[in-house]
Amino acid sequence: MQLGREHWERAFSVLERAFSLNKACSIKDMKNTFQLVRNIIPPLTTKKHKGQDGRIGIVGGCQEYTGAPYFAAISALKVGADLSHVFCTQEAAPVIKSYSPELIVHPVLDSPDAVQDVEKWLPRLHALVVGPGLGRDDGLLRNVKGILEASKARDVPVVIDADGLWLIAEQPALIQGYQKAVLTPNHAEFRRLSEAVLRDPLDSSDPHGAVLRLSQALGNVTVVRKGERDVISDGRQVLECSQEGSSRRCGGQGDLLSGSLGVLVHWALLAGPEKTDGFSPLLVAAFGACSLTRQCSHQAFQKHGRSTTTTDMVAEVGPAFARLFES
Ligand SMILES: NC(=O)C1=CN([C@@H]2O[C@H](COP(=O)(O)OP(=O)(O)OC[C@H]3O[C@@H](n4cnc5c(N)ncnc54)[C@H](OP(=O)(O)O)[C@@H]3O)[C@@H](O)[C@H]2O)[C@@H](O)CC1
Ligand SMILES: Nc1ncnc2c1ncn2[C@@H]1O[C@H](COP(=O)(O)OP(=O)(O)OP(=O)(O)O)[C@@H](O)[C@H]1O
Ligand SMILES: [Mg+2]
Repeated sequence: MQLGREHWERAFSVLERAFSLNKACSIKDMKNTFQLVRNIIPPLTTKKHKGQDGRIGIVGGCQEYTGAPYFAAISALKVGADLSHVFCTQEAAPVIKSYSPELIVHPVLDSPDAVQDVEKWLPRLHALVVGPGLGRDDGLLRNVKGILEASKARDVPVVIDADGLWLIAEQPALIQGYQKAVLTPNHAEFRRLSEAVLRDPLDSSDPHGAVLRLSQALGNVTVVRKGERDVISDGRQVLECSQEGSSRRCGGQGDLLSGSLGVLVHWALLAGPEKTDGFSPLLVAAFGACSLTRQCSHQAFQKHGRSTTTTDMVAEVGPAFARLFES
C-alpha cells in the first residue's frame, strides 16, 4: 500500500544536523530516511542458510521479570532474525521457555561461570541486547559487566536497555566510546543516565540537545530517548521519530523496541554506510526500530483499543514491517 504525504509528514517531523538550528525536513527527506531503512534489509532468498539473517542474544530475565526478555527475543525473530537466544537466571529459564518453543534459553546468568558461559556463544551471535528484565541484583550486574567487556573485546554490537542502563549509569566507562553500542533509555532511564554522565540536572527545555550531549559525552555512543517523540543521536546528527503510535502505555513496548533493534543493528552494520547515505548505520537502525514499534502500537490499538497489550503488538510486527519497509 502506498503511504500518503500526510503519513510522511507525521512520521518524520524533523531532521536536524548537529550544531545547526532546527530545520524542518522536506517530504523527500522523510521518504529517504525510510528508504535508508529499506536499504539495510537483507533480501529473502533461497540461497541463505539458517542463522545468516541474524543470531541475536538477549541478556536478561530473573525471578521477577520473565516477560521483558521474552518480548525482546520474540520480536527479534518476528522482525526476521533466524535464531534468538535468551541468557537468564536459572529460575527464569523454564518460565521463558514455556512462553515459546522458538526461543533458545540458557539458564546461566546467576551461575559462577556466567561470563564464560555467555562468552562461548559470542562468536556465533551478531548482536546482544542487554537489560530487559535483568533486575538489579549486584551479583547479576557483576556478571553482566563481564559479559559487556567480553562483547566489546569481540566487537559484538550491543543494545543496552532497562536495567542494563542502570549498570551504565553506575559505570559509564563500561560503554564509553564503544561505537557498536546503542542505548535505549525511557524517560526515567534517560534522566538517570544523563545526570550521572553529565553531572548536571537535565535541561528539559532542549530535548534534542540533551540527547546530542549525552551521546557526545559517552564518546558518540548512539542514544535513543524514547517518549512521545523518540529522539536519536550519535553525537553528530539528531533524528526524531514521531511515527503515529497509540495512547496505550502498557509495559513491554520498550522491550519490543530493543529486541527489534538488535536485528536492525546487525543488518545495518552488515549493509555499511554506503547503503545509509552518510548516516551512521546505527542511527538508521534505531530510526527503523522506533518507527516499527510505534506502528505496531498503532495497528494493535486499532484492533484492541484500551485492552491492547504488548502481545497484541508482537502480532503486528510482520504486518507493520511490511507496511513501513516493504510497500
Ligand atoms: N512484563 C515484564 O516482565 C516487564 C518487565 N519490565 C522490566 O522491569 C524492570 C524495570 O523497568 P522499568 O521501566 O519499570 O524501570 P524503572 O527504572 O524502575 O522505571 C520505572 C519508573 O520510572 C518512572 N517512569 C517511567 N517512564 C516514565 C515516563 N515516561 N514519564 C515519567 N516517569 C516515568 C515511573 O515512575 P512513577 O510513575 O512510578 O513515579 C516508574 O515507576 C526492567 O527490568 C524492565 O525490563 C519492563 O520492561 C516492562 C515489562
Ligand atoms: N507518550 C508517548 N506517546 C507515544 N508513544 C510513546 C510515548 N511514550 C513512549 N512511547 C513509545 O513507546 C515505546 C516504548 O517506550 P517506553 O518509554 O514505554 O519504553 P519503556 O518504558 O522502556 O517500556 P517497557 O515497559 O518495555 O520497559 C517507544 O516506541 C516509544 O516511542
Ligand atoms: Mg524498558
